[in-house]
Amino acid sequence: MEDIIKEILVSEEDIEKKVRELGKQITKDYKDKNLMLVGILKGAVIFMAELAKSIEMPVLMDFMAVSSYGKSSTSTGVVKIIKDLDFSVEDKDILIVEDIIDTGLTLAYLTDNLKKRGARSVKICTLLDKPERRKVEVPVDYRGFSIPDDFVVGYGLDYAEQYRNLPYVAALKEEVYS
Ligand SMILES: O=P(O)(O)OC[C@H]1O[C@H](OP(=O)(O)OP(=O)(O)O)[C@H](O)[C@@H]1O
Ligand code: HPA
Repeated sequence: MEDIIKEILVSEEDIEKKVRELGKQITKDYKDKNLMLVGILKGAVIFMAELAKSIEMPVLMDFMAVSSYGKSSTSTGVVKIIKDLDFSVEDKDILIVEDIIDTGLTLAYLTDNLKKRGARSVKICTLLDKPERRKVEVPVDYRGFSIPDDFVVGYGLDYAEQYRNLPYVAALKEEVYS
């Protein structure tokens, strides 16, 4: 595995600590609300599972899948729903859970889409943020870590569907994806 990794950007220990902090904050902020976590497949699965365990109140959990980057490491800007929610968002306080915000195109579309369907509120929680890559502004309500503009894998994030199961976040060597 080491042969493809340039550098570990966020250690397993730092992620675990941050996830617990985020869970505590979300528990406080959503005390009297009707919280529904919406995880964006597939990248958010590991973060969503760990985050949900740190939220000390009842939550609904649902998932969406949207069009992806495929094997390329750059965004096309096209967002299409491939798998929709099972639950209605009406009168729910939605917290979208993402592994990473890059251009912001996915979340700009999803936030707007869920608001139009009648969600009471829509907020965003992302493990990673790459602010240098932003094309559209999106309000990030809960952020784990800001990272530089490196292609990263691990903790849910893939390169060509591999490396999602690494317990840390690492930058890939450029020769792997260029
Ligand atoms: O801010 P953006 O530029 O829109 O990029 C962020 C999106 O890209 C990644 O998903 P990806 O399409 O790689 O799918 P995956 O989660 O199945 O790996 C990530 O999980 C976000 O959904
Ligand atoms: O750096 C990344 N790695 C994996 N998937 C991604 N989707 C957006 N940025 C990334």
